[in-house]
Amino acid sequence: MISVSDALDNLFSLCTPLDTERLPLREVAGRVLAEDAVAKRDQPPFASSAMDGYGVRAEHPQPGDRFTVIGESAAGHSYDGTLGDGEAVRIFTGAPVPEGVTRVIIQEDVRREGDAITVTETLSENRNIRPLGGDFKSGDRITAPRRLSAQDVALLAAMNIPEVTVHKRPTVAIISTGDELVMPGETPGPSQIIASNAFGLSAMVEAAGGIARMLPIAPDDESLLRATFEMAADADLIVSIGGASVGDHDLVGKVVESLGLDRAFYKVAMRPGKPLMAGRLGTALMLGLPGNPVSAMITARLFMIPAMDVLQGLPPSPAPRHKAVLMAPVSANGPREHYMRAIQKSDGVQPFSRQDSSLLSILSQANALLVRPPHDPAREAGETVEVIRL
Ligand SMILES: Nc1nc2c(c(=O)[nH]1)N[C@H]1C(S)=C(S)[C@@H](COP(=O)(O)OP(=O)(O)OC[C@H]3O[C@@H](n4cnc5c(N)ncnc54)[C@H](O)[C@@H]3O)O[C@H]1N2
Ligand code: MOO
Repeated sequence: MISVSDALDNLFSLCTPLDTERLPLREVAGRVLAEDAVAKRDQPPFASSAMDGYGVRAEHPQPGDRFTVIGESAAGHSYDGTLGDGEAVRIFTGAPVPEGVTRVIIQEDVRREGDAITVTETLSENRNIRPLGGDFKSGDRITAPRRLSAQDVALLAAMNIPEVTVHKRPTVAIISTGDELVMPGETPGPSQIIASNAFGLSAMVEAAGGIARMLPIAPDDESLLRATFEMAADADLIVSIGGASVGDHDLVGKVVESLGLDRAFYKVAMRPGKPLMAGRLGTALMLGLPGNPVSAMITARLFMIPAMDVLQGLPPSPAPRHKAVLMAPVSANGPREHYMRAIQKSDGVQPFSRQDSSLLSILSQANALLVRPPHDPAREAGETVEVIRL
């Protein structure tokens, strides 16, 4: 059995970033930027007012000082003259600050009578002027690779960049295997259950920037399973569920081998998820996930998502871990790395008492995986442990 980190390294070595495409801004949220985006302008493009009030020419205006209002500068409409001593312009938030203005006094701090204003309050140190280029300057960069957030898209738009180069979305073919499976909404026979895993995995794939292609359920029949894998051949990543273990009806390994799988590993020292398999199948990457629902979801979180990130051009990186305080004692761990379903709150992390890998109801309540290294000794409440957020 291979360790989780060696298995991940093997998987990463099989992943090559997908091609790139240029897309308009409206379509790039969640995509991975493939080339640096370069600002085409300064922001703000002029010194601008941070408040509604009066722009004046005076270093330290005091209560009682008077100014004559000679014009107006509004957002989109600048005042083109230059201010002299004792003069003011009516100015609004975002408006260009005219030549000669040294500060903006907020309107709450003055009294206006006709064309005259009088300072009524002791003013703060703040000049209420945003400098030209104070947010970003022409030539500033958003560097690739980077998964673009909503905030990034707003910044790109402000930089006047209407389209960017991003990596293509990986197509992920998802194959459920097993005679016992029917689709949600169908009427299962007496020994049948619902094929839940493909739905959980599709949701994960879409959330991670991929395109999920759910294939028909493959029964426990070699030639039908082979035909299903052949249907998936043009995907970037083929993910099968179930049939990965040692039972008489566990046919995935045999079938992918007959199709020419270049196997990277089979069986990982982790719990759940031991019978995990990975390799190259033609032009596609292949991950054979175990069938137990929690095992499938956790191996997808730990292997499929990082692999999809690399396909999208991000650097190889395992699921991020964080420190947390253990809130209840846990017994010693065995030889496999254990990913315990847990709830993490502000004061610490608490694993569920039931950890069977068939329990989707527990996984659904969990918001974290408590990671127990192989042979980790028993731990007391109050000790520091590592968690992966779900
Ligand atoms: N003698 C041994 N038996 C088992 C071992 C072992 O080492 N020796 N490993 C166990 C572990 S660990 C796991 S995990 C399971 C994984 O087995 P498979 O990958 O072959 O999965 P299946 O047998 O096909 O299914 C297991 C379980 O999951 C249900 N299932 C399968 N697909 C789906 C789906 N798409 N949606 C919902 N549920 C699904 C299936 O009905 C079974 O109940 O093997 C252990 N056995
Ligand atoms: O490792 Mo299996 O994945 O425990 O249920």
